[in-house]
Amino acid sequence: MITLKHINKRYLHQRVLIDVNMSFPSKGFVSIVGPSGCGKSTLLNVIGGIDREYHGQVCLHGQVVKDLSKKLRVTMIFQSYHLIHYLSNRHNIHLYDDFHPTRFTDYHQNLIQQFYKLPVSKLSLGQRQRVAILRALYPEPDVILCDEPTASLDEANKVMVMRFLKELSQNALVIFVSHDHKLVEEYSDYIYTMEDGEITNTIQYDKVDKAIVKLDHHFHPFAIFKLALLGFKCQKKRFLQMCFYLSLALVSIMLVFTLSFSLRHAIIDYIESVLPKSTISFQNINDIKMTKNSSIQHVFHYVDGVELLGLSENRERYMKNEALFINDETGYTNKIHYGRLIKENHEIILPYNTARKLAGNQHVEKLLGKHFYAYYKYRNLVKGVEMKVVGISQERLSYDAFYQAKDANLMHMKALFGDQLQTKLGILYYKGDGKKVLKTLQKQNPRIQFKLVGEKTKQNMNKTIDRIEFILFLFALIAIMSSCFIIGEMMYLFVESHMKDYAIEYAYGARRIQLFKQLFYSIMLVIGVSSLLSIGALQGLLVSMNHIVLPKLFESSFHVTIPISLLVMTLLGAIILVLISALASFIRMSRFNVAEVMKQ
Ligand SMILES: Nc1ncnc2c1ncn2[C@@H]1O[C@H](COP(=O)(O)OP(=O)(O)OP(=O)(O)O)[C@@H](O)[C@H]1O
Repeated sequence: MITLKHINKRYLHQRVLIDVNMSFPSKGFVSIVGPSGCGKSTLLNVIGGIDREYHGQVCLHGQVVKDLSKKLRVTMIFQSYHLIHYLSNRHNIHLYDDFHPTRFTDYHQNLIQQFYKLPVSKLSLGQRQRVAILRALYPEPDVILCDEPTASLDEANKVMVMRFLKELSQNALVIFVSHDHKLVEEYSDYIYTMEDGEITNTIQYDKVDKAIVKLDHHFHPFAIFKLALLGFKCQKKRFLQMCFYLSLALVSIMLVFTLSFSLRHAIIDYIESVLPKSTISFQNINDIKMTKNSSIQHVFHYVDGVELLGLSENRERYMKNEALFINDETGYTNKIHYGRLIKENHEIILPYNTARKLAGNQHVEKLLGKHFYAYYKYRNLVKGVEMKVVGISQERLSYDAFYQAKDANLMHMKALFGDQLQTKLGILYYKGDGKKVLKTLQKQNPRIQFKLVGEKTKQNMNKTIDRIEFILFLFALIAIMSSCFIIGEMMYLFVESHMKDYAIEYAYGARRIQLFKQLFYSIMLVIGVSSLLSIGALQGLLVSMNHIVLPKLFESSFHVTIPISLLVMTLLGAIILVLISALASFIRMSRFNVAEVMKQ
């Protein structure tokens, strides 16, 4: 038994329901009849739980319930059908399924057999009302609330609907609202009359009621996702516009990051190619013996006052134009491409780029076994020492060099200019983490000064790029913020245009949280499609940049790549920003008045 106790409702100064007291049995055909504007629809909305802004109590078997549809299966049939036009007829009928776990059998499908496949917009008024009635019947409801469902139907359809409802009232409670006294008297078991917001009669029932059935509310994530997807079906243009704006913003921000990331790497690679890799310089003024350390691969000593002038084939004398200038910071290599590793002090290995220059038109391999002269200058003396090329290594340095055996340069210089030569400065090649090796060396040799080569330059470079990146990021942020603003605005309009559909879903058991989920999925759909579009566009842009633009602008092999971590961070950032920009839509959804929206 459903009872209404002292129900009052007002719209501003107008009292629409005035101390309404009434009761309904568990089954049967109960009508509420009264003139237009007396408050019948408002009362039905209060019973159905889609209008909760009232004073008084709705009770079920004596217990106060705020929303009857949480305790019983309640469905509604409206005067203006309220079908969701982008859903198929079948989906409209089965709408209840999207928000509840129980599935029902479609007993009355034959009623819409002829127009089952037609879209809602192509149906006649009578056909629409038939679909709306089937939607209300499908979940085998306990209560069917009918708000003048026959008002816009012709006589034949009217009779068909009324007979149908009458048949249903054998097993369920049909509350039928109308201003048509004749129609109501023909079909109703009980009739309430209403005038200016007041019920003017009382009814006594003597039948036993059935017990409360506990209803199960449940999430169907995929069903709700499908609704979100279908919601865009009728708003393709708006959906594509939103995706386009967001993709544009994403591409611009990712492009900024990708370019600065690639530039940073190109610059650091260049610095590393100019400076010997993994090297620590040291100054050993007091000629102290350095403690042995397994991380040190090779030590190179500079000799005070001695300068390496170059490498020449001329054994007689040094001719500047015949000699290839060689960098003195000779390291060591074991990446042999041709030939073998060094065994003797007078043997050398040439890095590939230096070998290329010395070989001229010949193949670099032809240099193996060839003799060159390394010319050194000390004060005014220039002397050469004979070297034999035994290997060509893989290194492609941006300077010319040769690799010698450990301390071989010192031996050669002392042999050329005498033992009085002193070595204070040098560099050592290490393996492993530079900072750790530096710390250990400083600990082991406190009287020798050590410094990581190129570290300061790299740090300064990183700082400068960080600043440039920050400025670029600010510009890109403006792009993404303005896109988010547009998307927020469009999303709001999208929600606004779907308000009625959300209200219908609510009337068919969707809870607000499920509607929020639906909105969230709609936003995620926009983000998902935009992300795919932007990644595709960015990939295309980068491919054309790497293959067409950059080779023309730069001689070196500078090319841009998308770092995955950056991609993930940008997309996460976009999700957060878009969700923030859609906040207004969520607020709109949290505040919408279902009953009012249904009236529009
Ligand atoms: N959202 C609203 N804001 C202000 N007044 C409203 C609102 N909704 C309804 N009303 C007023 O409340 C009164 C009752 O409206 P209601 O729709 O319940 O009447 P009704 O009996 O169902 O009428 P009808 O048979 O024509 O549908 C009317 O005077 C109407 O103008």
